[in-house]
Amino acid sequence: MHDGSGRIVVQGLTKQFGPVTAVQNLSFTVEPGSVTGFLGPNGAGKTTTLRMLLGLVNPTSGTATINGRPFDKLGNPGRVVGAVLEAQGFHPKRTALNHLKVYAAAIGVPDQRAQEVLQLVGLYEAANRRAGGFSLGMKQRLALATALLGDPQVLVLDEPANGLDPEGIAWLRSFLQSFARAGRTVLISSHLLAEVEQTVDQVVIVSRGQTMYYGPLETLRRSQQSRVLVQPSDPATLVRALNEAGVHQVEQLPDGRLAVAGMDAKQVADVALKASVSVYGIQEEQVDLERLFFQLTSGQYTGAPSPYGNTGYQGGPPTGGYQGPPSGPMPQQYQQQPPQGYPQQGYQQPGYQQQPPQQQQQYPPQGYQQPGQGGFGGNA
Ligand SMILES: Nc1ncnc2c1ncn2[C@@H]1O[C@H](COP(=O)(O)OP(=O)(O)OP(=O)(O)O)[C@@H](O)[C@H]1O
Repeated sequence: MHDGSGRIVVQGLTKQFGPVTAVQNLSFTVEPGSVTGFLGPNGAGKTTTLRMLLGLVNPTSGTATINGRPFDKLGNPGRVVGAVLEAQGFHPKRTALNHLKVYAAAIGVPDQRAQEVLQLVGLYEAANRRAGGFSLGMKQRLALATALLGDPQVLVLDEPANGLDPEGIAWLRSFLQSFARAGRTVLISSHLLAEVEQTVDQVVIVSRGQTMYYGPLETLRRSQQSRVLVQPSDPATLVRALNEAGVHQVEQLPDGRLAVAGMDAKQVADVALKASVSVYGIQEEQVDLERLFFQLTSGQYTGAPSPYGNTGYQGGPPTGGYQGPPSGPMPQQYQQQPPQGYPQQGYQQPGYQQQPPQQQQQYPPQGYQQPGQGGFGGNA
């Protein structure tokens, strides 16, 4: 079942629902051994793309393949790709274990595998509880367990962090990264970059069905020109002095600071000193990915006006296909807080126990059978 590469290739994918273009000429590749985040705001076309990848919706044009084949040509697809599109649809009166046994039978794996996957997702203690009483986070874990039944090479998860508390998100991150490190492929969608930033190696950012950026997160981060944020006693005089020194990319921020591109902090301080302007604070700007994500996907968010004021970002959305990240300075006003550490007792559902840390860090865990080790039989 793992004879394929595990690579996901989306090429020129388009889906038209009547007048609505849900996905427009989307192309990207997800390599095995990595976690790829598929990011975009609500309505950007993520779910439609995943549904096309999983053979649930026919593309208007273009192709989506796994192991070089469309989903419906995978033979026993449940053994190649595990997918979660929504963590619902469990029979409320069926226990977690029984639910998994039903699905195990459907794809031809032994009952014993149901217990293994419950262990894998940290739901073992809840095996005999009815799914109807599960929290959203527990349902997410049960859905993931279902996806893992066939010991798949590829995992495709739509908004898997939805409903998970910070501890659950940390657990999911650890799990997916170890899954990928075992040479498997992970594609996860989210409408929140912050939710997956610590998890993913590369991102595909979509807006209105089009690719806005596709590549490593680190490249996106590095693409941003760094700026110096300075708090001067006399901004107008400092702006003039900077202009005279040949620096014209200076932006006045709403908080009174100046954001200066093209000089380092020491050079800006020297110019201020020569112009007899006092400096009350000076620092290099940190690149704020979340802010960049909002800008890349702007136009789809229709909520309240931005509290961040004018950002100075001038790179409009690229048109069609991969255009690389936009250039342009970013302000430092929005500080994203990544989840702090890995609290081990955070999840307090009755009868529900977190796996011990060492099990969270390894995929597969001890006793877990690799394909070809007498597991569940072969697959085309
Ligand atoms: N079956 C359908 N019929 C008509 N329009 C649809 C259908 N499915 C999706 N759409 C439209 O296609 C666009 C993309 O929707 P999609 O659900 O793929 O976005 P998404 O990025 O997954 O959003 P969300 O994060 O809210 O789930 C939306 O405008 C949506 O209304």
